[in-house]
Amino acid sequence: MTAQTATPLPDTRNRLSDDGELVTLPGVAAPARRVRVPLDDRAYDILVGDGLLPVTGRLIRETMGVRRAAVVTDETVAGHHLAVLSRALDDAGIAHGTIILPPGEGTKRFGSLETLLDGLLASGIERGQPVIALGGGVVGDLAGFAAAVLRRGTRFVQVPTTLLAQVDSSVGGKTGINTSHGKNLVGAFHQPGLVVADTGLLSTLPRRELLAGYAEVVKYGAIDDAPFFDWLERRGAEVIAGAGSARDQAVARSCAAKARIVAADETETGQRALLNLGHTFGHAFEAMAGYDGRLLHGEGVAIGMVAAFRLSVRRGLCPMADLERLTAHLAAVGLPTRPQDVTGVDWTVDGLMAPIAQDKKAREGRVRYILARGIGRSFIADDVAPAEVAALLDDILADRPEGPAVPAG
Ligand SMILES: NC(=O)c1ccc[n+]([C@@H]2O[C@H](COP(=O)([O-])OP(=O)(O)OC[C@H]3O[C@@H](n4cnc5c(N)ncnc54)[C@H](O)[C@@H]3O)[C@@H](O)[C@H]2O)c1
Ligand SMILES: O=C(O)C(=O)C[C@@H](O)[C@H](O)[C@H](O)COP(=O)(O)O
Ligand SMILES: [Zn+2]
Repeated sequence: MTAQTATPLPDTRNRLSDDGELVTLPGVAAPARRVRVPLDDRAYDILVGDGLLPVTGRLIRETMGVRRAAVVTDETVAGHHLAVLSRALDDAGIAHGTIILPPGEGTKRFGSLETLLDGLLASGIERGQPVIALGGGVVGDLAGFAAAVLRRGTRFVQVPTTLLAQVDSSVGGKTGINTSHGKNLVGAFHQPGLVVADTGLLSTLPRRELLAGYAEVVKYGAIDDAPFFDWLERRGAEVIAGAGSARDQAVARSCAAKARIVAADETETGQRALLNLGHTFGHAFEAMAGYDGRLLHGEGVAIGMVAAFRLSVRRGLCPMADLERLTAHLAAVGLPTRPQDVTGVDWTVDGLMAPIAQDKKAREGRVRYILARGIGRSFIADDVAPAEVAALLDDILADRPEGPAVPAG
């Protein structure tokens, strides 16, 4: 890997500045972007660019010095991209077996974990030989958790194949599975040793999945990066279409944002909770919808961010204009913004309050929420009462528009 010597492009209105260091990789036509996650002895690189999969074996070999690995993927991804990864590993002299799981959120459960761990143990993979997760967030979260507990901790590599996984789930080391009590309630922090995000792989991703990933991109703007949100309002259509360099820039910018927050608070004792904007509500919507494809994670996050901003507005914290701007942008690209946009689920306030009560951010029985003083001005609130949330959800489910704000206190 060598640093590119070409003069960097000047910063313009349409170019993001914090979008990774440009690097030239042998065998890859266009320069890639490199984002470092600085975590002491667990530090690693995220490589973002078109055409990285064919050289992923060499990247793993150079970074980790291994000759053996186990690939975990799902049936859909295997059909599109496994052969290229397999050849890349062969070319790099990395012997490997492959475990292929069914696709979809339903796979992130205890039964699949057991099957996967059995398969990995049967393969004889050692602690120092990486589990390679080739897929979206489901494969990444499940394989990462399996690696975390296999032989009390086995190395692992993320090769994310969805927009969501490239901008979010492959970075930061949150791994885990869902249970009947809610999302990601069993898991571990376990950092990958390398993330290789080949943005060319997104050409086979269905549009609905792309949009779901885009919701997490918007999240970074809404948390603490108003200029990025502005840029997405102008260039979001290009990010989704994969036109020009906008998508690679958005992926690298998102990874840089996440890397910065994770480096400051790896295990979510404080500020990392900001990455949960929209998730306390979103996870509840997902749990109630039943993880069966009616509501994708990113769609739940889009609806959840609107709910969090709406709660902020009614507390007198956030201008109505910012709620409207967030809602308008999500809707403009085709994301749902209300639970009613999801068909076939009988939403109830009680049905949503139960998974909310299980939220991992709770302290001393009180659930914490990520609220906002505006776009790019999110913060952690400890003083939200369950009755306030239930009233909000009641209004949302009844489609009652937001009225004048009542300041909290
Ligand atoms: N660990 C984290 O920090 C983190 C962050 C965000 C989300 N998540 C988790 O990620 C999961 C959602 O991930 P996701 O949205 O990637 O869903 P996913 O993994 O289910 O992938 C979406 C679908 O797209 C298919 N697919 C994947 N790549 C493809 C490609 N290149 N071409 C064609 N089809 C492809 C998959 O087979 C699947 O059917 C949720 O469980 C969520 O909780 C975790
Ligand atoms: O990495 C984080 O931290 C996040 O919160 C990122 C989220 O997008 C992601 O969905 C994560 O899995 C949610 O974490 P959880 O702790 O609420 O389960
Ligand atoms: Zn998420």
